[in-house]
Amino acid sequence: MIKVKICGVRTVDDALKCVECGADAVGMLLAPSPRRIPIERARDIEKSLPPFVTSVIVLMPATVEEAIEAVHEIGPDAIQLQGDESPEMLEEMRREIPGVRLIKAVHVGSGGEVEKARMYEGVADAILLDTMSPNRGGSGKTHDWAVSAKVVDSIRKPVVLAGGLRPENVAEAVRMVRPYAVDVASGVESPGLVKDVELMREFIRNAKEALDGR
Ligand SMILES: O=C(O)c1ccccc1NCC(=O)[C@H](O)[C@H](O)COP(=O)(O)O
Repeated sequence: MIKVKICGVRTVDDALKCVECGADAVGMLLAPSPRRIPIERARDIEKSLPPFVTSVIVLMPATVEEAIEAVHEIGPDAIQLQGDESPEMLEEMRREIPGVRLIKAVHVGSGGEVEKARMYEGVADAILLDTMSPNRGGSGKTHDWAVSAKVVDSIRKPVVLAGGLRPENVAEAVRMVRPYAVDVASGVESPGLVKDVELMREFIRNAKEALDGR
């Protein structure tokens, strides 16, 4: 069954709401974003999660050391790399922080997405396809899902679909792209960047039931 990651979680309270609604993974922003939180808060959120819910920190590290430090301070299950990290940086992270899963974001909208995803196929545990935007994420905008579907068909790693997903469009996106997982930030928030229980329940239900009977 498709997995759901809720990203941009800013408080322990919101993290527990995600768990209650059935999220498989919770993402915390340490990269520049209105959803960015301090390291200490990310550690508290990580510690609040029960077994079998994956903690993910989202980074755009300038150096491998920056990523290693964040991992040592927070203890996440996975790192999502949302910037211009090279395959060599990911290789070094694999050596230095073994056991921490690496999710590499590839932005859709600038061309060459299949080639970019292939570049990271050997060093990332999953590829996340997000919409190209000035902030590199959290845009609330969808992209051309035909491109994402092509990436899914072209690589042998799990693909996470992100970018502008909402309760109303997630089922269609899943049916068209057939990703391993979907990821959402703004589409399940009420004003103030607070995660909304009703929107999360609807989003998770629609994502997980999208392929029923197909
Ligand atoms: O969410 C952000 O504010 C953000 C900013 C900069 C880099 C990454 C960011 N989010 C990472 C995610 O995994 C989001 O869920 C993804 O970008 C989709 O966001 P949205 O379009 O709002 O659902």
